[in-house]
Amino acid sequence: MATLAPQGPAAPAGSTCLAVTDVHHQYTSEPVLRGIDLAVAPGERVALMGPSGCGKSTLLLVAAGILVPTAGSVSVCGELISGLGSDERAAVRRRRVGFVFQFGELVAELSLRDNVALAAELAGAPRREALRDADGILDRVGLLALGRRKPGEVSGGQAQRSAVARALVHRPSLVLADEPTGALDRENAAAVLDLMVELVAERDAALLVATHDDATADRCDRVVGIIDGAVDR
Ligand SMILES: Nc1ncnc2c1ncn2[C@@H]1O[C@H](COP(=O)(O)OP(=O)(O)OP(=O)(O)O)[C@@H](O)[C@H]1O
Repeated sequence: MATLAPQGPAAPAGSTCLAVTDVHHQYTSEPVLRGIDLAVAPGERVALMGPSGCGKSTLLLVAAGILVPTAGSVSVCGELISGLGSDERAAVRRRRVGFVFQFGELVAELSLRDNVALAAELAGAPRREALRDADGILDRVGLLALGRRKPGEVSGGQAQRSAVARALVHRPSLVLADEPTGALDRENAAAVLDLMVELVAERDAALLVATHDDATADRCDRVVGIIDGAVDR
């Protein structure tokens, strides 16, 4: 467990950027999430930690509206997404949420620039503005010169920096990250973590990050432990 970030599942006072209330989920007959309550305040950084298979990725997918929980509710920026259909959930997600996956999950056929611009366009920016914003954030993560390359033509660290740029380009209120440095060596992991935390702070986003890495948890305001699909109290 991290040493610097305080522990605790308690919901912070004030408005919430993400509110997960009594969420249950199961893919099969086996319960995976068992009554999760979690609130993340605007601008707050929260680390989700717990053993492999405890449900961290599932909780992030539920928070993003990619999965609909079997029971319970999820609100993002005050919008109750768990009650919406898939198109409406996608619309909220594209506007409000950025997602960093462990293995980047960039679109292989598109250049880094187009990957990043696509996220801005899906959030509503016209093409010209999306490209301008993509160039701006690629410059910020040190990749402007490589913008025309495809994900398969750059290093793992560069691809993950692009994935961070893609998650932040549209200035989301909430960034969800699933072991964003888990596939990188120590040096690249530190660089990606620094960029992600800096960009999240610069853009006043909240961050919910699933991690096994103490260095990541130490950059958060609070750690929420998950054990066997429930918050560790
Ligand atoms: N699509 C799926 N279908 C069936 N079971 C699944 C599916 N996805 C995940 N699970 C199961 O749900 C449980 C929780 O998985 P999840 O990926 O959320 O855990 P995790 O805490 O993120 O693990 P890790 O730290 O290893 O990434 C596991 O038992 C897993 O096998």
